[in-house]
Amino acid sequence: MPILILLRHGQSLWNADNLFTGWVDVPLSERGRAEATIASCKLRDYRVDVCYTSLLFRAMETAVICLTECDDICGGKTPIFKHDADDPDWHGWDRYQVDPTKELPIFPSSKLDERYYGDLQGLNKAETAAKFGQEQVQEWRRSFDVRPPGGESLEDTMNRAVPFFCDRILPHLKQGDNVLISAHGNSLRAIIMYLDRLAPEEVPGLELMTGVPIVYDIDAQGNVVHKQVLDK
Ligand SMILES: O=C(O)[C@@H](CO)OP(=O)(O)O
Repeated sequence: MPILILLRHGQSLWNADNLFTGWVDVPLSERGRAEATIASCKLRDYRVDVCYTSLLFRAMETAVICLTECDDICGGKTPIFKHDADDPDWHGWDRYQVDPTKELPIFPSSKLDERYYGDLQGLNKAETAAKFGQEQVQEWRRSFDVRPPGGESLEDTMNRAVPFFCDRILPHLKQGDNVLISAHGNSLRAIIMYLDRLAPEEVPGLELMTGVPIVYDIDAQGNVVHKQVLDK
């Protein structure tokens, strides 16, 4: 049965500084790279056939570390970025003679980017809570349909991430391929809402740790059969 691995990127430099990040393209911290390496070790008994990432570097960096630190995950294939996941008829500059048995495609897409945090990007989360109140900031961060000032709600994020998941990623699983998605707290939260059939009121309690893989078994109809969080 095919598996789907969801991996929130490792700690970024702005996670470490407790800053709202959103679409700001901040790289991993040293700890974040270590978390991605640990994720790679935890996944050594799995095989990945295709990988999707957001367009943000912290997710791509996490994917590369995860796929290359423990070579077994790729089953001897070379991970290669395919730079236009949104265009199914990609005829780009990186065309070459493809032997599909030798390569593991990585498709980056902005549809998997973190939620856009608008005016909050770059602000310290604790200072913002002190200024606007803990409750208001928690509502901006964890409610389903409330937008932070100038930014996206989780619902907005879901409206781009879940159709992409259904149109582009689910077909791989239905044809038996194992898939890794390296993305973000909120884009993955949206996909988990869809997979776990969570109601909006169940979402505030859903927290994803950086660098911790979540492994789903998916049946031929695309339904979840089993879910395991590799947090040990
Ligand atoms: O700052 C962000 O982009 C996200 C993830 O780090 O924060 P939050 O946990 O508030 O969704």
